[in-house]
Amino acid sequence: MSHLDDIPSTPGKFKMEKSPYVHNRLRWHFSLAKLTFWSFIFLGLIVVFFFRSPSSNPLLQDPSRRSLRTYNWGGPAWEKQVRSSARIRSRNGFSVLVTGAAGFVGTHVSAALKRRGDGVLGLDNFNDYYDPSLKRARQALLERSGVFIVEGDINDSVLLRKLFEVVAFTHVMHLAAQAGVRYAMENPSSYVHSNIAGLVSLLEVCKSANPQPAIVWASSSSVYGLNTKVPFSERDRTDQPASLYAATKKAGEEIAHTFNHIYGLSLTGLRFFTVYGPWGRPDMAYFFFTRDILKGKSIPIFEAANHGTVARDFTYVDDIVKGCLAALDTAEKSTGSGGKKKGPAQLRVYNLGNTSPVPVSDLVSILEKLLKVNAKRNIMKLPRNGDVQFTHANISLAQRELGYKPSTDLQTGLKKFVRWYVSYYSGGKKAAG
Ligand SMILES: O=C(O)[C@H]1O[C@H](OP(=O)(O)OP(=O)(O)OC[C@H]2O[C@@H](n3ccc(=O)[nH]c3=O)[C@H](O)[C@@H]2O)[C@H](O)[C@@H](O)[C@H]1O
Repeated sequence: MSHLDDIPSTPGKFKMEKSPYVHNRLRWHFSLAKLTFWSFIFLGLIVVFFFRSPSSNPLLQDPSRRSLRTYNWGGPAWEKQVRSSARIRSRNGFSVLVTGAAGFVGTHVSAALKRRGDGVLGLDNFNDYYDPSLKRARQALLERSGVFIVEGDINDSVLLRKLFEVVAFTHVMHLAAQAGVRYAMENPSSYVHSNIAGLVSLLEVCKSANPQPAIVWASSSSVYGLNTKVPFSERDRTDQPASLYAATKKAGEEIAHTFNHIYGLSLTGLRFFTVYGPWGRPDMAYFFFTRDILKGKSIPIFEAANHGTVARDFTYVDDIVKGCLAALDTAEKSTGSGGKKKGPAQLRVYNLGNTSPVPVSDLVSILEKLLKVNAKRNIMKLPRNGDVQFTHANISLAQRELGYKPSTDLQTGLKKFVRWYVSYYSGGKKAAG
């Protein structure tokens, strides 16, 4: 007989002694209440643990989703700051939204625009791809010159639409991106998130804005990939990317073409060649070589097969800034409005390099002299993780159309970088990890 058979279908039919029944029922109710109470406590603890624990919160677990965390923005005081930062203070000045403003190039470009009287509003998600305290220090620097950085992600279209509601930006300088060639193997989705989804989200908002802004954005020398014809010209093939980073930048160029074609957005892509300088990125070789040489740690120097030289067309950040400003100055207006194309619009791509590649081992020699410390060189085979052997820009197009003329050689530029590095990290800041 199953225990279910014990339960009366019509309870009244049973004649039971009163007191034990009442007593049992009370006890049963009391236990049920206790059980319910403790179940709630237990469930509550699970919920608290889930949201607090970094290892179980999917938002914190997946680094590509770090930037989806919520930010505080909005309100009259915030809007006032946005408006004031974007206010044009010179005749014929621009009102520019700079994405990635707390980044390396973003900080330099924002400061330069502000200096000449343009209105500048920054946007940055302050992710932790590298030491966020360096981004905060750059933010503090910009704040002192009147540039406000909104904290938020380019994938947040509600925020982007709000920014365009508050300010009629004439230009967007789009520098927010997931950078770094080798990190793409560690965290591929962060590249898709920022360099593809983020770009589309931004262009979607730009195309619907009225007036539509002109957009200048950072592509990369890495789009030349396995191309062996040097120097790299904008006419050369870019269909052999060697890293996912390069592939997402190349995809960006195609996406730019689409938005230009369908919506009449004015778009200029700038292929930066290994940009370096003060306030640089700690994930780049010149930066962490400096840190490790000073610490007495050995540095891995890549060489190609058969002791082949690995070289880069290192470009100083001030030269890049001049190229960015020239691209903004020569950008024609977008032709569409409210999501509708009215006529053909400008679509451009330029190399911004230095036109003089330097072997990585020479970069190390320059650093040794500047730091007055011998490096512990660890010569290694160029890993197959996205690095290419050689980059060299042909800049004649940028020279002709933007008046771009780089003027800083590696020796001079590194001297300025080292001076900044030593003063920044001796001012109580720990060397970037
Ligand atoms: O132009 C670009 O579009 C890209 O430039 C930059 O990439 P890269 O040119 O690869 O710079 P970076 O890592 O500083 O390596 C410099 C050199 O040191 C060599 N290198 C590197 C690491 C190492 O441990 N050892 C080494 O020899 C290495 O082989 C290379 O020859 C940006 O990071 C990237 O975001 C993108 O903007």
